[in-house]
Formats: sequence, structure tokens, C-alpha cells
Amino acid sequence: MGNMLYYIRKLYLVAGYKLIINFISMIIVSFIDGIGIYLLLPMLSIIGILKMDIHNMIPIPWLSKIMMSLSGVLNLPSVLAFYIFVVILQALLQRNQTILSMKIQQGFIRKLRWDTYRSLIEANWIFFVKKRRAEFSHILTTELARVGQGTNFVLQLAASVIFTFIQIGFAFLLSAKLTVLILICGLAIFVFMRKNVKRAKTLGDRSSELSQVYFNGITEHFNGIKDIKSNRLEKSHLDWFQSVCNQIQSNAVNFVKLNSKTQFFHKISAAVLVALFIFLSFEILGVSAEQLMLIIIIFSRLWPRFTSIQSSVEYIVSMFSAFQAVTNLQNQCKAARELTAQNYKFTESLIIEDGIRCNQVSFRYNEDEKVYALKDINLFIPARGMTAIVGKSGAGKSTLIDILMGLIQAEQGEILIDNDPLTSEMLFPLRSSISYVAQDPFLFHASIRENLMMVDPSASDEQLWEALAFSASDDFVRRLPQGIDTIIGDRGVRLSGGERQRIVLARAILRKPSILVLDEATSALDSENEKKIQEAIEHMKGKLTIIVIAHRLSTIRSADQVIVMEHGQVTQQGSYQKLSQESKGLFSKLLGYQAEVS
Ligand SMILES: Nc1ncnc2c1ncn2[C@@H]1O[C@H](COP(=O)(O)OP(=O)(O)OP(=O)(O)O)[C@@H](O)[C@H]1O
Repeated sequence: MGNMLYYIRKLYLVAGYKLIINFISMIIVSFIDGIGIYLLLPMLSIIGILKMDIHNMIPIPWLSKIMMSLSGVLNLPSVLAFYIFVVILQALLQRNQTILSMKIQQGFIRKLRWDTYRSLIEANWIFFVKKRRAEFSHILTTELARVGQGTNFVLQLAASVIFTFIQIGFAFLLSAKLTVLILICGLAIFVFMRKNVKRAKTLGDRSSELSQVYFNGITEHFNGIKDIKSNRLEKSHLDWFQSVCNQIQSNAVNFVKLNSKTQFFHKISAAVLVALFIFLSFEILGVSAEQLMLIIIIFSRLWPRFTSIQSSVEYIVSMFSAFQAVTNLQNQCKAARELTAQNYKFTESLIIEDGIRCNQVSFRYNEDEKVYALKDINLFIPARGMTAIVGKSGAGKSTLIDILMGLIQAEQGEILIDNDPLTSEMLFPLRSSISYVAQDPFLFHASIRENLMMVDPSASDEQLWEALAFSASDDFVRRLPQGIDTIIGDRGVRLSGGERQRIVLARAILRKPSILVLDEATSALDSENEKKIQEAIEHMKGKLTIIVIAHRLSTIRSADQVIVMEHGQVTQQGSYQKLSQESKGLFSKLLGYQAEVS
């Protein structure tokens, strides 16, 4: 019930007065629908086509009097014209009301979609580290579509309830006793079928769960399709897929079984009740044939509404798990929000004069565990110098970079920028001044030009080629079939690993950063291209702050300082020359290993 109220409140907040207009339209449409059919029969009797007593048909004295007074005016064409006019009016209003309902439904979904995507984009990095990405796609597509469908049912339910009340009103005027009987029967059946609503909720929850599993699975499988193919893992993935599909199928069939059981029960009970009414009307209540006919018409229109109400309730209840998944995700994102309206205002970059300092910085990915990814880090990264971070795999190099970029916050200790603590207000100016090239660089399914211009939409051709030349990619880009306008596929899949790295490097340079962070950014390059890039980076020394993570130590010879990390701690710090002479240190050991390998 709490869910329902929360949902209605949200719907009202988005749709506002349109919801009320929709509600009023529904009442008018139902009302006209009601009078159209009920007046046709009495009017046909007035003009003598049906031989029925008008007072029996309309047991409301003033209304039957008005009808009788029209007897001289009406004829068959005018009665039929009036009927057609009422139907046209009703159909026109119905059409507008249907469009309005759709506008409300789509407006609500658009708002939910926007709020969810925006809250995701504004959440901090650690939120993404802890969550599965496929969950976001699943919620933004499948679950939102389910909420949309559910909203349609909510509006339909409102229409059904209003229609039912109006029809009950008409029926009551015609025969109070019979209407009360119908209502009691309707209510009894609704109470009797209540357990179906609970079951619908369980099936809805299961449906959310299964579609999440399905979405996560297929996302993972297609991300790892090369591994699947090359390691002959197709069979196990097909088995998994088949098992999930079977579960989804059986869950959906169970829901339809439940829903059709409701409809079946309503149909049977309708037939039994009609028979019972006819019997009661003639044998006990002494209702006239005319009234009975109208009551049957009312009943045949009213009863399907009871069925549709019950059916809509089942669909709506099963939709709530999807709505809950959407709102839960929004709330989690809000709790992890780092980008606020205030932050959007900061568009300028931060100019660092002195350098970045870490003071006793510690960090854990999971605060419930003892293991620290970084422990008591003290270091200084001078502005416009080149700092290299080295260490074995898992030593904490990338985590340190994330802390320096303000992507994650230190659990203990502080980061100082030119001796001022890194505050949340400084995060965005800091990031605006950084160009970051990751180990696994990201490129969009677009042309090279579009991938480059993403960071500077006003860049000229000359600037693009300058950036490409810097990253030693101008030659290979010229040789591509469509040159710089070649589409490079999902994540740049149509390029080699080294080519991808070079394009991302060109993009990083095009941004004109004051801090360039290269996280194993040249690991996939051949020696010739790596040398070219190394030379280009050396030219930049003194102009911008460069932070490089490198496993290949030959690439960091020209660094101003080298930071050596081991198990989340800084164990050595100094110039390349100095560290290579510390024979007991890890750095000289790493140098030794690499000399052996080469
Ligand atoms: N998302 C995460 N959740 C939990 N632990 C993590 C996460 N990312 C990294 N870690 C842990 O933090 C430690 C440091 O990882 P980090 O990626 O910083 O190492 P690294 O030195 O960059 O390694 P590599 O050279 O292999 O990239 C590792 O023990 C790793 O298991």
C-alpha cells in the first residue's frame, strides 16, 4: 500500500493538473457512454418501435416525464441521429482522453528515465566500482518499460473504477435491489480472489530478478565473446542461457495462468449470476421485462469492468517490483552523489603552481575488511614535472591515481593541492585540468574525428592532425580506408590495441591538459612507436605535470622522480638514477628482472 501511495504521489508530481483533467475526462466519457445506450431503448419505445412501458424502463418520474414530453417531437431518424451524435461525442472525448493518458504515461517514464540516468551520471566513482554495470542498463530499459506498462494499467484502472461507479449509479436508479446484489457478488469475488493479487506480486518480483540475471549474463557474455570462442566455452554459456530462458518462460506463463484464471472465474460467475438474476427478478422481485432488459445490459457492461479491475490490479502489483528497482537505484545514486548543481558552475580548470601532496593517505575498497589498498601514503608530485609510479601488479598504483584525481576519497589523511586541502568544490576544476589515459582505453563506435572532437568540439583539422602526430598515429590514420573519418567499431574494436592507445593519447593531448595521467597507456605499443611517444612526452616536460604508471621501466628513464609501491605502501621515492643504485630496494630488483627478460 505504501508503494502504491508513493507511486501515485510521484505520478501526480510529474503529471500534475493533467492527471486531474484525465480523471475528469474519464468521468465525462463514462457518463456519456452510460446515457447513450440507456436512452436509446426508451426513445425507441416513445416513438412506438418497441412496445414497452416507459415508466418501467425509467423508474425516475421526472426523467420519464421529460422523455414522454418528447414523444411528439421525436421520430426514428432523429432518435438514431441523436444516438449517433452521442456516440461521436463520446468517441471524440475518448480519443482525446486516450492521448492524454499516453502523454501522462510517457511523461512519467521520461521523467523517471531522466532522473535515473542523471543520478547515475552524478554518482561518484566508488559507486560504479561496487555495482554491476549491466544492472544500470537493465533498469534503464527493461524495468522502466515495465513501469510504463504498469502506469498504463494504473490509468486504465482509474478509468474502470470511475466507469464502474457511474454505471453503478445508473443501475441503482433502475433497480436498487438488483444493483446491491451485483455489488455484493462483485465484492465477494474480489475478496475471494485476493490471494491472486499476492501471488501476482511474487511473480512480479521473480520476473524482475530473472530479467536482471538475464541482462547481467548477456552483457558479460558479449563483453567476453573472444574468450568464450577461443576457450571453447560456448556449451556452458548455452546451457546457462537455456536455463535462464526456461525460467523466464515458466514465470511469464505462470503469470498469464494466474491472470487468465481470474478472467475465467469472472466469466463463469457472470453466467451464473445472470441466470440467478433472471430467476430472482421474475420469481421473487417481480421486476418488469423492460427493467430486466436494461439490467442485463448494465450487468453485461459492468461485470467485465470488475474483471478488468481485478486483472489490472494484478498487473499493477507485479509492476511495483520494477518501480521499486528504479527508485532504489535512484536513492543509492543520490547517496553517492558527487556532482551537484553547484559543481556544474565550475567550468574553469585548476592551475597548479607548486604540486600535489599526499599526507598519510589510506584507503580501503571495503571498509568492513582489514585489507588496505593504500596505507599511510606520503608523497609529493611537483607541478610541471614527470613522476613515474612503479610496482608489482596489485601494489595500488591505479588506486593512488584515482585518489589523486579525486575519483575516490581517502579514508584517512588528506590530499593537498598547492598546500590547500582538496575540497569537493575543487574536484571538478581539478578534473577539468586532467587528461587521463587508462590501461584499457575507451573509444566510441564513431569515426576517429568524432572520437577526438568529443573533448574539443571546436578543434580545427590542423589541431586534430597535430594531436595525431604527437601520438604517432597520423601515418596509420592516413592509411585507413576513410582516413580520419573511418568508423572504428564498438570500443574501437576495428583498431589494434596499440592503435587504440595512440588515438586515446591524441584525444588526451587535444584537451590541452595541465596534468597528463598515463596509466599503462603505452603498454600495447611496439618499440618504435613507444619511442616516438616517449620523445613527444619528453618535449612536454616543464610545460605540464605528467604522471605515468609503467611496467616497462625503460619508458620512465627521463622521469624527474620515481615512486615505488608495494602492498599499498610507498617503499622508495627518488630519481631513476638514485633508485637503481639502491641495491636492496624493489626498483633495482624490477630492473634486474626486466634485464633478464630482454
Ligand atoms: N574495485 C575493487 N574492489 C576491491 N578491491 C579492489 C578493487 N580494485 C582494486 N582492488 C584491490 O586494490 C589493490 C590495488 O589495486 P590497483 O588496481 O590499485 O593495483 P595496481 O598496482 O594498479 O595493479 P595493476 O598494475 O595490476 O593494474 C589490489 O589488491 C586490488 O585487488
